[in-house]
Amino acid sequence: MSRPIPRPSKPASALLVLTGLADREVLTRLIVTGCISATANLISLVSLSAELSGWLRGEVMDTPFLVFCASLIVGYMFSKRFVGLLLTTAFSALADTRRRFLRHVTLGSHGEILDLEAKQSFDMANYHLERIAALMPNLSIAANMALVALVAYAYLWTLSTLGATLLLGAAVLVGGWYVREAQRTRAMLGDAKTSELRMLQGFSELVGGNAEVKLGKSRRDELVAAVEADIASWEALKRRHGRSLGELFSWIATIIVGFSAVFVFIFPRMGAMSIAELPTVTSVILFLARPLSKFLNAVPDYVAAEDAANQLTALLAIMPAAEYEPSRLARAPRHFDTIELRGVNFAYRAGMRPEPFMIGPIDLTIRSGSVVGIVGSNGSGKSTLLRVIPLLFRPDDGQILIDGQPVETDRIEAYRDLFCAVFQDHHIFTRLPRGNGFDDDLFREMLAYLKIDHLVPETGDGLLNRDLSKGQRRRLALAVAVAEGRPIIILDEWTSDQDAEFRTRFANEIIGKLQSLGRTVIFVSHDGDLSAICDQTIRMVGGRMSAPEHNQNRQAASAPAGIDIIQAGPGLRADALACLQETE
Ligand SMILES: Nc1ncnc2c1ncn2[C@@H]1O[C@H](COP(=O)(O)OP(=O)(O)OP(=O)(O)O)[C@@H](O)[C@H]1O
Repeated sequence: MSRPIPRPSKPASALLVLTGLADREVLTRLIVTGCISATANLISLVSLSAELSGWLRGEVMDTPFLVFCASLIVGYMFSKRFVGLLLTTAFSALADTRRRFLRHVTLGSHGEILDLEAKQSFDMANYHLERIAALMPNLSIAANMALVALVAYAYLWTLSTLGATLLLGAAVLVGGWYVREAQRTRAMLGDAKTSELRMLQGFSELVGGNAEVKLGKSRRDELVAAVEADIASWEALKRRHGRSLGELFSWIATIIVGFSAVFVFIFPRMGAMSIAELPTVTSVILFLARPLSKFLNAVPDYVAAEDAANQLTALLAIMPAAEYEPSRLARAPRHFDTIELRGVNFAYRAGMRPEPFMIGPIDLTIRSGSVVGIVGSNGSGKSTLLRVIPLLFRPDDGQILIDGQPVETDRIEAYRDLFCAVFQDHHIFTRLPRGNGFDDDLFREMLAYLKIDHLVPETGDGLLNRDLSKGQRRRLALAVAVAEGRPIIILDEWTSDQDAEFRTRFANEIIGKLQSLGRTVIFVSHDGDLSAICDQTIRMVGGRMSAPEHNQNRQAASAPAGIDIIQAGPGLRADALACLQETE
């Protein structure tokens, strides 16, 4: 008989889970530490109020001053430990979430990362995480205060059952009201956040498209009006939220003072409490006021943190799973003669377009040391193919083989390590990839060859995208790619931002230089006839490729097939080298 599958229970609080506080062991330690701190606080209160009532009765009590001092010190130490434990647990768990982002970004599928980037999901996730981190100190103090209030309340119960019952009634009343208000303000905060996000989006359009916005008044007016509307709605909601919170806190303060007055003025007259008991009970109530108000003040913060935790949990759920486990990677082959694409199809996932674009079937053989040119009109799928070849986009059908062996998931990282690329939207990193096998001499040589050596600091580090022109950026990216020493270089419309000199040099010299360094070159171009510089030319039309055009004459001039990668790339990364050598 099959047993029913237990349904996963939804955790009561996303915040507790995200901050690592749902862990039973941590919770137990927190409760024990908190209770010791609260009890020590209570002992100092009891000794203080006993001494006080003794003085009022004209008796000097024999309350040991040492007990008071010792409990005060113990209370201080355990409060500190409680808050410290809560914060260190929460911040470590939040840092682990950041490490999780890192893992998703590095090991998740490239396509999914691009989708998330387009939706700014990583920015949003970091934003929510930062909100939680900012609220944690207040919340941890409030949690400690809640325990102190709880123990003090238990003491009040022993002093005046009527008073404690009345206080409980008042707390339930205020608490209910508070929860209702918190729910209302939560909705308000949600609306304010939506306006805030729209406003941030508007700002980034105004900054990102600043040149266009400055030139076009009507577009600027439209964008500015939209941002202004969001600022106004954010302002109105925040003000309403602030006002209702202010009202609530004033009411709570009034209720606490009014409640103390009932004890002082009414109870002794009713005979519900003796004059002798009055100072003790009043001091407990006054003592309770501080932790209670601290606790209540933190409720909106808790609501905001819980909201951020829910949003962050939802974003974590859509983060891409790891494509492979790095520790289980098999080794790549030492040499490659050919890379083959057999019956490869790839389709983008459904997005805004009614029909997602697809390429394929692609059948293609790339020989080591050869030059492959890809041509075609805009939107024909050239750049998509350039990302499929190194398996950045993984085919839906078909296979990619290296020397006749399919590249399975466990070899994907080593396979990708054969490639470096200058894509159209390439990124200039602020640091050079100096880790393994980066050839500094070749880098400087390439910079001089590409006429940008005077623009790049000796260290090569610290450049940002804006420090160079578009064409110079592409030249720098090419110099870095060559110095990295990987055997295959992918170039996507490298000449599109180049001047006449470099357009000519690309065809006449640069491709030849890369080949003389033993590199296989795969490039996309819109420039006319590539037959003179390519061993094979592929034409893309609406995602399909025409039969490759081979240039036999050129083939004879190119580097021999089956070139040894280790000789081919002067600065081949040491880790790839190690992988490659091991499988020899
Ligand atoms: N991330 C994406 N999600 C969905 N569709 C995409 C994505 N990127 C590109 N496409 C679609 O794929 C098609 C091919 O794009 P691709 O960039 O490969 O064309 P291309 O031949 O390189 O064009 P161009 O010469 O303009 O650079 C386009 O119609 C585009 O809309």
